[in-house]
Amino acid sequence: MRAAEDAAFASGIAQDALMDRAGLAVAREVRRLALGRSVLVLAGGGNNGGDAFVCARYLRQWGIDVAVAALPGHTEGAAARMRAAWGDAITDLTEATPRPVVVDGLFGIGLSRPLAPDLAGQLARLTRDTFVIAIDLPSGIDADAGQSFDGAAHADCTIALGALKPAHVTGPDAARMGHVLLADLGITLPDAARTIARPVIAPPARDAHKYSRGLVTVLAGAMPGAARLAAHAALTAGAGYVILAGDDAGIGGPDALVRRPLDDPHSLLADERLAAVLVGPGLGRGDAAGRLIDAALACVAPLVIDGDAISLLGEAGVERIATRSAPTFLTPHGGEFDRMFGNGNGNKIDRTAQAALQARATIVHKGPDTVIASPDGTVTVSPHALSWLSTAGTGDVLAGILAARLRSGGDRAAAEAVWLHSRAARLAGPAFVADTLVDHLGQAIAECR
Ligand SMILES: NC(=O)C1=CN([C@@H]2O[C@H](COP(=O)(O)OP(=O)(O)OC[C@H]3O[C@@H](n4cnc5c(N)ncnc54)[C@H](OP(=O)(O)O)[C@@H]3O)[C@@H](O)[C@H]2O)[C@H](O)CC1
Ligand SMILES: [K+]
Repeated sequence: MRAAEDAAFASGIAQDALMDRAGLAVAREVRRLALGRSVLVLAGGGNNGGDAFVCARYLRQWGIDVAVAALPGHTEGAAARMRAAWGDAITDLTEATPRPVVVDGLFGIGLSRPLAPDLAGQLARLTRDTFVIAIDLPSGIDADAGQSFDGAAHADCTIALGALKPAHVTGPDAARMGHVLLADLGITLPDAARTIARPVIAPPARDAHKYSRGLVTVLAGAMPGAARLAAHAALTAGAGYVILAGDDAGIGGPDALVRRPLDDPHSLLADERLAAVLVGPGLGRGDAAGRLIDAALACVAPLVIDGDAISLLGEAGVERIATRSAPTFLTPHGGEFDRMFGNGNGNKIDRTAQAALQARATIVHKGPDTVIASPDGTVTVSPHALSWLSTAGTGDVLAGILAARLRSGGDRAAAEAVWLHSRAARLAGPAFVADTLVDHLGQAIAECR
């Protein structure tokens, strides 16, 4: 955002004009959401406060009952000019009284440390039992989602200015934003992470057959139910032919699943028609699991590695994955990700992007804020997974969908899979069994026209 702002200024956009756009965008939303109620605008000393003064000025101009409370201290530049243009009463924050609608313009992306306890207390006093609209971010949040500070504000609605920042979509503070609206400031943004959108999925070609649709082989292990679930999901998500390979995999599941023994995994995976191999769901962590992983890594088909396989491969697996010739996809949850890539610094977006480069693999880093990063540098965030998805088996379903989408989805397969999975959960929810997700995949795909 800083780079985009600098580029905008260099191209001739004046800082006051940009701040006017920001404050006006906020004021419009405040007018809409306030529904005639009186408004208290909180203004900090930086540019977030500058936006707040612009917002207050427009609200006054539109006849809305608005008061401003500011932090003591010196203000300069555009923010000082906006404060002067307000030209009306300004209460000290400590003396302000709450109003039904509070606009939080204390700090945005310039926050550099946690709020002092006194200030956090004042903010809590003024925002308790009121409708809070945050300018850019609720104050006290690290915009880069690198860390989470005590005493940060919350909002019912957050108006992100120019672009979503990492904290809007990832990390624990994403839950403090309320409803996030994005205000376009009309400035050019650099290539950056994107949020997920509904994919377009074409029906199979007229002359499609089971192999052109994609042959997927799922390797079963110690807990064959998980592999069966993944295989069922793969069948439902569009694969043409799904083989469930494993010694005791032959119980239950749809009849369309083809069962094969796993006595010779290398020759099973040598089939040139393979669109994808999936290893990991319910694999277990014994010697047999290690041998299956070896066979899977050695095969020349695109490979999805999930669950136990990620944990078993651990840190040493990164290099092994990076040297594969065919594309590899990893679907770790947070714990599995840390086991393979360590739990280093930085937000989930940066850590996942880094890991994708290291492993030369596409990584679907699961959670309430799933981050998909590809080795070509593309990053997509799926910010609002349904929390009902947090049950055993839902990850197996995702891995199966991904394996099925690889043939027709190509580079988009991971984003398609995450979207379909999340949509199926909404259609199934609340409180579903992972198996039920599979029943809603058809409807989710139908929406992808
Ligand atoms: N750049 C532009 O023209 C536009 C920016 N927009 C808006 O501006 C903010 C970012 O503004 P910025 O001035 O960079 O930062 P903030 O207003 O968020 O805060 C900076 C001031 O706050 C002080 N600070 C930081 N942390 C704390 C803290 N914990 N307690 C008290 N004070 C704090 C900081 O002082 P330092 O001591 O750290 O130097 C600054 O004084 C962005 O979010 C947008 O809202 C517009 O969108 C467009 C124009
Ligand atoms: K704010």
